[in-house]
Formats: sequence, C-alpha cells, structure tokens
Amino acid sequence: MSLIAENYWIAGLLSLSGAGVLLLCYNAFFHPLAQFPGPRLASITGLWRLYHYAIGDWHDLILDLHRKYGRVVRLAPNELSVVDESAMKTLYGHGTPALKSNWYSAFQSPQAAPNQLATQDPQISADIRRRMAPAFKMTALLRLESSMQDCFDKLWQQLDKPASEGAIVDMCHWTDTLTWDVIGQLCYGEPLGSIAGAGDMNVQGILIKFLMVSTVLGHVWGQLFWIENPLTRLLGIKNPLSKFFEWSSMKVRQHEESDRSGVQPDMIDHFLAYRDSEGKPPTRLQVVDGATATIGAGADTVGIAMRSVLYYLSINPAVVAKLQKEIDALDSSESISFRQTQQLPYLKAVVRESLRMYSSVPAQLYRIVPDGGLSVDGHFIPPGTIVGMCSLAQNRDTAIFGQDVDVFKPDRWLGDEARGRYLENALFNFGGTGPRSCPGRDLAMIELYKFVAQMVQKFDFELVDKERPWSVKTYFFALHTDMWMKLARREKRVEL
Ligand code: HEM
Repeated sequence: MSLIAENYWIAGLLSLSGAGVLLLCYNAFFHPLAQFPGPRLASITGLWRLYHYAIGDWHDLILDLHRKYGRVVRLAPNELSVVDESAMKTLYGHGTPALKSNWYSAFQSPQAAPNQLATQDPQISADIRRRMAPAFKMTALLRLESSMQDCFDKLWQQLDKPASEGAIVDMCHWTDTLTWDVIGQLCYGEPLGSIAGAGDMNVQGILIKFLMVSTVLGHVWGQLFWIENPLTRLLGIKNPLSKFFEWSSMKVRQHEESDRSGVQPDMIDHFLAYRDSEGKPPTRLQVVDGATATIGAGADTVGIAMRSVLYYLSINPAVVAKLQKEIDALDSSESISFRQTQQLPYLKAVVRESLRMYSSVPAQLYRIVPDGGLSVDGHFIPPGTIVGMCSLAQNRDTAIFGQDVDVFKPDRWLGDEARGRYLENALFNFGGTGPRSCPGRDLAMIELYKFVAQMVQKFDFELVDKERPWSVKTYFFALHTDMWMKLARREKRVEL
C-alpha cells in the first residue's frame, strides 16, 4: 500500500473515532435527555439496554433501576422509563395520541397483513380492532365457557394421578398446556391437544423464538433485515415469524374446510363473519392475522398470570385458608363458573394482588411522546422522546400503593371501595385503557378466575423450592420454565 493511501486510511479511522467520541460526549452531556438519571453506559449508547433485552433479565432490573434513580430513568440516549399515574393516562389512556415506537415493527411478519401488535398506524390499528371486536366480547366469550371448561376438566383429570401418588409436577408445563388448549379451542374450535399429550405444542416453541428475535431485533438497526434478506431466502432459512404465520394460515385453512353447522361460533367464525362499513368481508390474510395475534398473545400471558397466583398462594398459607373457606361456601355441584367467581370478593382481591406483584408482560411498552411533551415528577420530557412504562415498576410504586408495596396483601383491595377503585385504575397490567390496550383482558380474566377457584377447590399445593419458584427469561413476556409443585387432592372442605 502506498504511503498516501495508508495515510488516508489512518486519517479516515481517526475521523471516525473522533466522530464516535463526539457523539458519546453529546449523548452524555448535551443531549436534551442528558439531565435524566440512569446508568452511565445507558446515557451514551443503546447497547446497554440491548444487552439486557438480549439476555432476558429485564424483570430483574427495571424495579431496581426505578428504586435507585427515581420515577424517570434514562435507558438509552433517546429513551426513558417512567413510573407515573398521569403519564400512564397520557400515554396509554382513552383517546391517547401517543403512537407506538418503531420497536414494534420487528413484530410484523413480512408475509402477513398488518399485525395488531406491530402496527404503529392508528387508523390501521382501529380497523383491525373493529374487525376483531365481536370475537372478544364478554357475551361471545361466555358462550364458549363450556368448551373452555372441557379443557379445565381434562387438566384436573391429568393432575389427579400425581396428586394421589404425592408425585411432583411441573406447573409450568400444565398451565401452559391448559392455556394453549383453551386458546386453540376458542380460536379454532379445537384444543391444540396439549393436555392429552398428543398436541401441537411445538407451536409454543416457534412463538417463543419469534418473541426472542423480535424483542431484541426491535432495538437493532435494520431490524428483521438480519433474519429475512436475499441471502436467507437463497439458503432457505425461515425466520420464526414466518413459521408462526404459516402455522396459523394452515389452521385457518383447516377451519374453513371443516363442517361448522350447528356448532357454537368460535373466534375465527366471528372474524370471517365481519363486514366493514361498505359491507366488505375481511381478506384471508386479515383473518389469519386475527388468529395469529389471538394465539400469539393469548396463551402464554394467561399461563404466567396463573403461575403468579399459585406462587403467591404457596408462600401465604393464611391467604389460602381464607380463600378455601370462601370457595368452599359455593354451591359447587357443577364446575365453578366465571359468574360465580365474580361473587367472591376475597378471590378477586387475591387475583388483583397477584397481578400487582407480578406481571406477564414486563417489557417496556414503548410510545412516542406526543406534541406538547410529558410532565413527570416536575421533569419535562420533550415530544418525540421514546418513553416506556413497565408494569413491574408501576405496580410497585410506593406513592400509589403505599410503603408495603413488596408485601403480598390481598386485603389492600378490600374494605374501602373508593380506594380499591383508585388502586384498580392505577394498576398497569393490560397496557392501559386506550386504543392499544389489551383486547384479550376479559378472556384472560375468565380463564384466570376459573383456574384459581377450581384449583384451590380441588387441590392443596406446595412449591418444591419456595426461594426459586421458576426459572424466567423476559422476551416481551416473562417466560417461565420449571415450576415444580407437590399437589394433594383436597378431601375435606373447610368447616363453615
Ligand atoms: C394475563 C393475561 C394478559 C396480559 C397481562 C396481557 C397484557 C397485554 C399488554 C400489556 C398489552 C399491550 C402491549 C403493548 O402495548 O405493547 C397487550 C396487548 C395485546 N393483547 Fe394482551 N394480555 C393478556 C392476555 C391476552 C389474551 C388472552 C389475548 C387474546 C386472546 C390478548 C391479546 C392481545 C393483543 C392482540 C394485543 C395487541 C393490542 C394492540 O397492540 O392494539 N392478550 N396485552
């Protein structure tokens, strides 16, 4: 290499390094968000947050970050995490103008129609929600309660044997198989066959890979290009989003080919029956998208919530005793229905408190601060900033829930009705109440209440390791494995 060319190379490298150092200095000291506290590395580069998303430990980190730095924490040069009731309403409340950030684009399968979780366009999102709404109505869901109960009954049968033998069982496996069977039953009109052991649970593996890839690549420049590009296509490498989409397409096709006469309409029947304001039916891709979003978001989330209740009950025997008494007082000649559970105040308090203590979705829910900016705790956050809230941090805020936030205390929800309502409105589990909140909340609640009431009615249960109830990695959802418990059939009801 000639001397001149070598010098150009050196000059180029020096200029690049200089520009890099200048950028880091700008991020740390002169950026509009420089005033906000947070880990030093996070203030200069997004790599710090990317690293923690990649290793899946966000659930361990976010609460500690807020406890150390306060209600606003800088997570990356242009990104903040906030804990605040009024910010929650601004970002996630009714009619909010705050749009989802570009992170969500990594959840859009390249082949599919615009996806309900991924789209940032409010018009597209509103159209999708309108299309899906009839399937998510409480009345439509309750019409499917008996087929849901069939899945529960199969689970209780499966658990009877280990319970009578004193064997330990992995409740991660059993709650996952239950929720996957239920969502298969409700969406496609057939369980995914998991409880019976013959099923399609490899679809859960595909979904988990999808979540891992999208959660991490959402923070990487180029996003899905790294896994879907001319080279991967040439080599025939399929990305997990496409695999999930193809599985869903296959299930919708099977559904369309099946004889639907005389059966209770399932969610796909509702999606297919929808007509827009001009009387047009949805396209096939749109129906597949509805099914993909329902299956993708509606199984593991509920399973995690079930395990959270089991965990807090296992370490609080006095709460279990009180709950058993309430449940045993029910007329239970038939399986406990959702309507019955709604007459049990202590059960409701236990479920709310478990959802407060632990979250199925501990990732930051990213939004773009709308025009006018956002005020949190006396700080002004400029429009355009990426802000996220995390349920784990919001639901343990002492200013809202009191100094005893880390104590599992169902009684905090009882007694004072006005306070109960206030706490309920401050709880952040389902992405708020706005246009992008969870459409599956009612379904999740039906499953969760039925599960807890019937489980407590039928079994005594004990964690094998109370210090370490499960292993967990967060990739959008708190993905658990290995929750080992010992069950025993309850012979006697609590004396009333
Ligand atoms: C305990 C159970 C559940 C929890 C904690 C939960 C939580 C959430 C949260 C926090 C969001 C907002 C995500 C965001 O803004 O990034 C969300 C969205 C969503 N959830 Fe759920 N969910 C649950 C169950 C369900 C069920 C059962 C279904 C469907 C059957 C479902 C379908 C969806 C869909 C489609 C979205 C996307 C909505 C949109 O972006 O417009 N979820 N959920």
